[in-house]
Amino acid sequence: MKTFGDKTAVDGLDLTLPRGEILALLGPNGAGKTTTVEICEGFTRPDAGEVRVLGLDPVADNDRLRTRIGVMLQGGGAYPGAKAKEMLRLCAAYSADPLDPDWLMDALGLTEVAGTGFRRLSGGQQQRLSLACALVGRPELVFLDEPTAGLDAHARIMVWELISRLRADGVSILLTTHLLDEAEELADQIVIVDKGRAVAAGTPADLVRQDAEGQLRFTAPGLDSQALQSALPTGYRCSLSPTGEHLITGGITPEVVALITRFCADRDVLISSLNVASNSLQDVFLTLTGREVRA
Ligand SMILES: Nc1ncnc2c1ncn2[C@@H]1O[C@H](COP(=O)(O)OP(=O)(O)OP(=O)(O)O)[C@@H](O)[C@H]1O
Repeated sequence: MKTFGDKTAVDGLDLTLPRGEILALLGPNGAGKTTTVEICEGFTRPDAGEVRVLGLDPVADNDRLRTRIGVMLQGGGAYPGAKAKEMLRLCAAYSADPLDPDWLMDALGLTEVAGTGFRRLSGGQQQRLSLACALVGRPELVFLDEPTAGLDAHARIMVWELISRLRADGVSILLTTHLLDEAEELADQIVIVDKGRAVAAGTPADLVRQDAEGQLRFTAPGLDSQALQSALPTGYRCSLSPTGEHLITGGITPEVVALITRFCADRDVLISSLNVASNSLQDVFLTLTGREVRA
């Protein structure tokens, strides 16, 4: 738990990150994600509760922890005046077995700006260099607070590939993001946080299934929508869109799909298109955290 004045930023959040996995914290602005990450990094002291990171207390054992974790620092960290590659080499010098800085610069598309000073890099380049610095020491656990915020699509894919590769190498990663596709693409486990609490947790597939009221859309010219509604089991709704598409909502099972195609076949109506869509992670997220924009 962590409060700032009368504001409770983190309120009884229980997180477990198994070794070698990626845990993504998703949540609206002000949900408490950064505060949580800073508590795990040892930058912020919790008011109550117990935190163990790699078996260590992030505050009391900070010196021991620091050599084993990777943290993305803002503003160039300790070397804001250094050139890009020099800065990465300085960070690598802290590790007994660092990654090859040239390889890392290349993997993050930074080779061309190797000789440019940190302050002269673009925002996206600075962001990628901070990521490189967090990773170069081959940490066991990496904290990435919105690692792709502000990056263009190409750079984002590079970062995703690098994160996937780290995971394959056994690195554990705690990630915060606002990008639902990023969480869906990368995370083994997602925790949706709102007002400092976990409101849902699970694999991306679990979260989408938890709220699994599916939809089936199909086009069948001439079909009587009301007659179909009466043929469907209770709990299903059938409606006809202005474009002539039939929309069925409810738990879309293979039996329901078969019932609908049978219903059409019995009336000699040919279905010209049929599509089953499950809820997206975005639907689940917005349902759980509300649709209004937070301050
Ligand atoms: N140092 C601080 N002093 C006062 N209030 C703070 C401080 N740090 C965070 N807060 C408050 O705690 C709450 C949680 O903030 P936090 O930065 O952890 O949210 P977040 O989920 O990371 O948000 P965002 O997605 O906008 O980055 C917010 O209401 C914020 O205003």
